[in-house]
Amino acid sequence: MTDAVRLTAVRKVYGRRDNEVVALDGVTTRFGRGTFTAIMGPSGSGKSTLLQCAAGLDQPTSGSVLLEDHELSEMDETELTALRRERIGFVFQSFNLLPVLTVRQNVTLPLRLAGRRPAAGRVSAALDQVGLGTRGHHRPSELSGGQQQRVAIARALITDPAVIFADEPTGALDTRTARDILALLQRSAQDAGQTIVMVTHDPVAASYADRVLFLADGRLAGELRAPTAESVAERMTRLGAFTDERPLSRAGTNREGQR
Ligand SMILES: Nc1ncnc2c1ncn2[C@@H]1O[C@H](COP(=O)(O)OP(=O)(O)OP(=O)(O)O)[C@@H](O)[C@H]1O
Repeated sequence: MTDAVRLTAVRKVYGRRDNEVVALDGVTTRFGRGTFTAIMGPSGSGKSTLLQCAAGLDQPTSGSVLLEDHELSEMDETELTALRRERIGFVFQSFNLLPVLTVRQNVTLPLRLAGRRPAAGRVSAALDQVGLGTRGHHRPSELSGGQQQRVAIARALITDPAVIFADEPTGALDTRTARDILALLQRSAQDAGQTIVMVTHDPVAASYADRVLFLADGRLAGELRAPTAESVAERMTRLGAFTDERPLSRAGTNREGQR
């Protein structure tokens, strides 16, 4: 299997001397094309930093990030901006849609920013793919949270990116809507061959992925293939992640929601 993204010995140190924080401490991993990976770990374990470095939003202190055949450390900011626009899709917890634009305009924005015109039918196909074929002329404020996240996913898919990075994509959604969004991401990987990397705190969300990578103190702390919510929650408990009440209660209330 070819890789969409490959990280080799990625190290990220924030701050200097006395207040150095080692956020990533030599992470080596790969994300194969068409795979759906969840990244989990206790708070502060380096999940966001890993996502930022893999997406070219932050520079590792050392190590290599290869996105398709682009070595990110060798690219300048202009090249990185173009690469992010063309080859990477982003989905955030807070949707990040532009309120003054219609659904269709939001979805085509990455192409327009890249100076490309959407091919005929491409936008409608992307909206159909996320189940919003009839809502193209609405504004985001006229849609539910789950529908807004579907627009964000259509926007991420529109450039046919090498990889979609999703940061807590279901964090602002109720359990049922969250499941629909996760199933949509899962189908995008399984049926359409889209590569997806998702940071989450939620074992149920992680159970939709093909593989879960665990981080602890900036290092890989194992992985699970064909995860279930129970196996993920058990691994997270062993990593000492569920010592504050929020993830524990979410894992507990969602437990019946696993596949
Ligand atoms: N800009 C920064 N400056 C200094 N330290 C930082 C910065 N960003 C992150 N860190 C530190 O790096 C470590 C890893 O942070 P990161 O946000 O990647 O963790 P995380 O696993 O995503 O956490 P959470 O689950 O709480 O969002 C933490 O100790 C954090 O305080």
